[in-house]
Amino acid sequence: MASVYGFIRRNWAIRNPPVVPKNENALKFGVFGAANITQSHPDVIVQCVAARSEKKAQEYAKKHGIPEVKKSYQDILDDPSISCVYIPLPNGLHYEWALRSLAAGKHVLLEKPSVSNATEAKALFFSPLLEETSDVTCTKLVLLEAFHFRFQPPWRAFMGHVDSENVERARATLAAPRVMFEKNDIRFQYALSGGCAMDPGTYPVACLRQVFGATTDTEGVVEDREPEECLSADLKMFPEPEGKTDSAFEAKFRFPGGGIGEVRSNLLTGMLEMEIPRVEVVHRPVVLSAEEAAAKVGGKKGKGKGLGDDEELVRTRKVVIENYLVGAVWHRIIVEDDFLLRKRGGESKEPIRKWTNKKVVKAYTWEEGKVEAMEGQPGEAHWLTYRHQLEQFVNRVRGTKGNGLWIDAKDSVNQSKAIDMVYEKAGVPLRPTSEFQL
Ligand SMILES: NC(=O)C1=CN([C@@H]2O[C@H](COP(=O)(O)OP(=O)(O)OC[C@H]3O[C@@H](n4cnc5c(N)ncnc54)[C@H](OP(=O)(O)O)[C@@H]3O)[C@@H](O)[C@H]2O)C=CC1
Ligand SMILES: O=C1OC[C@@H](O)[C@H](O)[C@H]1O
Repeated sequence: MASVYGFIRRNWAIRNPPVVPKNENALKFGVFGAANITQSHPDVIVQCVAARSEKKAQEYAKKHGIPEVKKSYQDILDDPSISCVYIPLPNGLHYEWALRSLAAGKHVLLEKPSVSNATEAKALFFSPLLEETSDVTCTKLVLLEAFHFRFQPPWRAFMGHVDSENVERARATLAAPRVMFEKNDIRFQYALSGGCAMDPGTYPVACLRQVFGATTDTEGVVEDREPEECLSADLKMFPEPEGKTDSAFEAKFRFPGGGIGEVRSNLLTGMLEMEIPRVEVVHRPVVLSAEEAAAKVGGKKGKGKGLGDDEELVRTRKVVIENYLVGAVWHRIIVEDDFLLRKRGGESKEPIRKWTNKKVVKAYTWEEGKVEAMEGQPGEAHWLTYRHQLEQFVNRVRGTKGNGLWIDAKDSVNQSKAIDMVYEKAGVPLRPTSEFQL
């Protein structure tokens, strides 16, 4: 019952977020196009918007309480009081407008996927413009690919149960409902860098990269376990004239150490076929250390008989997260450990005892999810992924420490490379590279 009450209370607050008083000198954001952005950060004011149609921009500004309407995207960039821009344009325009924005000295929150392909990603994320400083905030320019789901407690709690080095196989999915899109949606257009692998499909690919230990989120990157090869890519294509655009796909990657990751995504899912965004991770059997084993079977310090000198405890873990995309609405993390107590000496030895422990974890807040090193970090149960992401974006822009979660240049370039691998394997052209030059 308590969880039903929690669900209602949280979702009510998500739909009716508290109005937060703004800080003096809050960062002023400009938005390109009539898109949604959360206004719930005390240090963020959405100051202006521009759309191709001024009328549309006026209506949008009125609806969202945005004080100014600019005549064009460029007018936003020409306003020296604007320090940050949010770019939710079609994918094919991200490269140009992100570069223009950085050149105008703005910090950039850039919608996913960052750009059309890895060539653009390298040029953008390693642009010398990122060495420049904002005149308003006096901090180095910030560019973030808006993979919002990675900033929320449920994702981090899930990752806390994943042992990247020992992942044997993983499967990630995201289905987008067909009813969400108009007939000529930007996602269906090759010229705008549309496609399933460029839209909902970017998420499960990003999930797999995280699970297998690709570029880490936290400061002090440890190791990059990026996909080595795309083993298979089955794409379903739109009919002509959009025959180069995928409407659904399934792909399989091999990661360092031989782990296999599979993704499945569909842009045109019927309502009856809809499924919850999900990641499932199966680990290799791992022999636990003496301390870890003692925590399970007792021993000198714990209850129970303990581990004999000639025994070892093997754990095979499966972890699942359901609704990794917007966990604040609802999510579930299932951790299932199969234990095998056996004589030392490996698989050939007879099992002494076998059992399974299963638990369901919730992480609406850092504390509830017991997310390591995050206790006391800002966050409310009703904060959407976007709000968590904005928190860290603002920290970077302000030059304040934050909780360490981030998506850096190398990470975004590698994400683009992984998407390119899918198209290359399928024998489909990569999304077109922009001809824009500053
Ligand atoms: N983080 C998230 O949860 C989500 C992220 N996205 C990402 O945001 C981006 C935009 O997606 P979405 O908001 O659904 O797209 P929409 O088609 O709803 O919006 C695209 C925006 O770009 C402007 N635009 C500028 N040039 C063009 C053009 N040539 N054709 C079409 N539109 C143009 C539009 O017009 P105007 O200037 O007239 O306003 C509009 O505001 C994508 O990169 C997508 O992947 C999308 C949905 C959710
Ligand atoms: O970012 C997104 O999130 C959800 C998807 O269904 C959508 O197509 C995409 O743009």
